Amino acid sequence: MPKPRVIYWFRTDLRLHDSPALKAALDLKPEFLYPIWTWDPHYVYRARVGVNRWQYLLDCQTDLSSSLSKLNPKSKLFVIREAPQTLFPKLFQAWKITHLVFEKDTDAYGRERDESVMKLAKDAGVQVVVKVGRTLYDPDELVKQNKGKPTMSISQVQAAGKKIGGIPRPIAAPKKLPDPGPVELGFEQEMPKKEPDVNAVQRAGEEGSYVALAGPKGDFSVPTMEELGLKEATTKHRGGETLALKALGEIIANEEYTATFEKPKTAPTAFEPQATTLLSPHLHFGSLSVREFYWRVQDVVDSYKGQASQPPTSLTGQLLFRDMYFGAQASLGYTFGQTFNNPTCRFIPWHLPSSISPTSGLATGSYLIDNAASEQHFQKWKHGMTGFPWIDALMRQLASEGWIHHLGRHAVACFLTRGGCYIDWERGAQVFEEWLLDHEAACNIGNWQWLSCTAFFAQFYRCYSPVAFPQKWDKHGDFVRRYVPELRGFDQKYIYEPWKAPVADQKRWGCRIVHVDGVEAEDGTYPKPMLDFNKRREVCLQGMKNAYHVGLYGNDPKVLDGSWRMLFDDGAEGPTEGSKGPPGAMVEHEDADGAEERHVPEPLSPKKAKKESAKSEKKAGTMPAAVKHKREAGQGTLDGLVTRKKKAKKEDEVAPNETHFG
Ligand SMILES: Cc1cc2nc3c(=O)[nH]c(=O)nc-3n(C[C@H](O)[C@H](O)[C@H](O)COP(=O)(O)OP(=O)(O)OC[C@H]3O[C@@H](n4cnc5c(N)ncnc54)[C@H](O)[C@@H]3O)c2cc1C
Repeated sequence: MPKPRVIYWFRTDLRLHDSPALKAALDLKPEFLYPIWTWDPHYVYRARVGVNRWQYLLDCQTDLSSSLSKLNPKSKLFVIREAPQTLFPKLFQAWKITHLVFEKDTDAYGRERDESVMKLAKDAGVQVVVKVGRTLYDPDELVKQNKGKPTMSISQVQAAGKKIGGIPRPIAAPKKLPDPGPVELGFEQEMPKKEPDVNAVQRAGEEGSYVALAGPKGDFSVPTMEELGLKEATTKHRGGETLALKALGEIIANEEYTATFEKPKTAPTAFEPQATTLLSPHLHFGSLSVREFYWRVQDVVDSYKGQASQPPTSLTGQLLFRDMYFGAQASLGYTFGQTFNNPTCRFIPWHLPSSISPTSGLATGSYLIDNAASEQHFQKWKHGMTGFPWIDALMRQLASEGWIHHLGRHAVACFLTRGGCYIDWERGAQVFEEWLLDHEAACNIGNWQWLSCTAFFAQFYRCYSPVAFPQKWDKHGDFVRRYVPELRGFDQKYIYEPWKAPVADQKRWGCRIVHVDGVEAEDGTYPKPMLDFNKRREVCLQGMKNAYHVGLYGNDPKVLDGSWRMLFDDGAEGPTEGSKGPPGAMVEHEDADGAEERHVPEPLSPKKAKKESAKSEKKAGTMPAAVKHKREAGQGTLDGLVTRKKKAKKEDEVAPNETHFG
């Protein structure tokens, strides 16, 4: 019997340690082992990837390639520049492949891609081996053990996990590697479709991903940023398995920190060093195994003499949150990433709603500008020019470094959605998708739903103040001074509210607080706040109460056919927040034929939706829905809402451990 010729396809697992899939490939005792990476146009043109994440990916690939070569000087990471869906049939033939091995990917696109590659392999008589290694539990197994439902809470993950069994211990990295076989390709490269290209903004030069199958030098090497035409990265955070294991080692060496870690007690304002592990980008690229992380921490906890922290606030608890979002995504696929047709996501008539394709029923990536002021708010939020130093510092940290602390993410996400701008969470998730180093579709989408109180979390009356919240952690405002250097000279009394500083002091401290129209301010100035936060908080709160009362979920027929609008606008007093302006994108979707083509999951019955809404309102301590919904004069209009005297509960009253560990 000829020995197997194996392709090991690296994707979400840029490491050698604890890789069940790599072990499975080596267990085949191959004659040849080809470690490859396919340069997939989906990520080059269709998924939003900022320069910092590109750099991080190249770091991981370079480090991995050098580790492979250390085990076998003839081996390395062979980067092949073509879409996997067109490349594999040719590659199977050219290299006489018998087996294809890879780590399981449950992301919506990853699943679709792998299904087509597995079919191509079957047609070519190539055996496929797939192993779980990206999460603590197989997300599909989690769903299965959660009665076939998405995992929406940590306790569901824990219960389903118990049924699955223990989390396996990590596997050691291999000590040697088989040779790769001959690497002649001898076939034509199929060029990908470049349009639409959402990443054009990331490039300064000519995009050179597909100059040749084996790269410009024909040696399958990892591309450089210049070769890809990308602008220079700005982050100080660098990727690769070597750095990941070093960082984990340093964390584990600090026994007290590891064993007593409590997420709500970590400061979002800490930088250099940050207060949490910053291992998320390593987990995203698989340069760190999540089981390695879990067990190294658990071993410290088990041997710790003092009082160790417990999930959900402990370090292992954080990893369970990660699995929870993977379980939610695995069950819903693409629909998880949007409100439209999503049975677990509450429908809120946000501003700037996503456009939906009438044929696929999926968000197109563009959105409807239903309100010019909201678009202005969104741009100012994105570019760190809101006039609220705490929000701006965080958004600038995100843009330049690609990482912000979890509670910082809470603050900016709450501000954009239910606690300030009333803008669709999908807009914020897109910005995070572009800029985060650790962008993980499941975690990003899930956390945005959590923060916007559309799924996972419902206490919408708890809202973050951009002034009081950071003050608790950083009175002097060092974090703001670092990321909003215009305000460096301000007295700490005004650091979170610079517009309140006397003009003479502003001049003395070298920065005037002025009205700024766009997203750029003149030197020596910083914007006035773009909105009255206290008023907007009240507007948002009323909008949320109303939406919760109406109680629609994304898959409600009224959301699908656009008639939701009737429920948010009673005609007599005018529309409520979020339902003004021209018909939203979701209304444009209304199309009977398209609806028939789509698979529409069972919507919640009106009775169940009402019960759910009443339950969350009871929890939230709001008025009974029937009373609340009765419109008092002017209550339905924006102005009416603003002038109502009822005071919103202030965010700074939130006990951190009640809400922040998510
Ligand atoms: C709006 C929003 C968007 C987010 N987007 C992402 C994302 O795209 N990718 C991502 O990995 N995390 C995301 N998170 C979750 C969380 O903020 C980051 O995982 C965390 O801040 C990463 O820093 P760390 O590695 O220091 O975390 P630590 O506190 O040290 O936690 C250890 C690990 O646990 C996991 N983890 C911790 N908190 C969460 C959480 N709430 N959800 C899921 N996993 C968690 C991460 O893998 C993290 O590396 C998001 C949170 C919010 C509020």
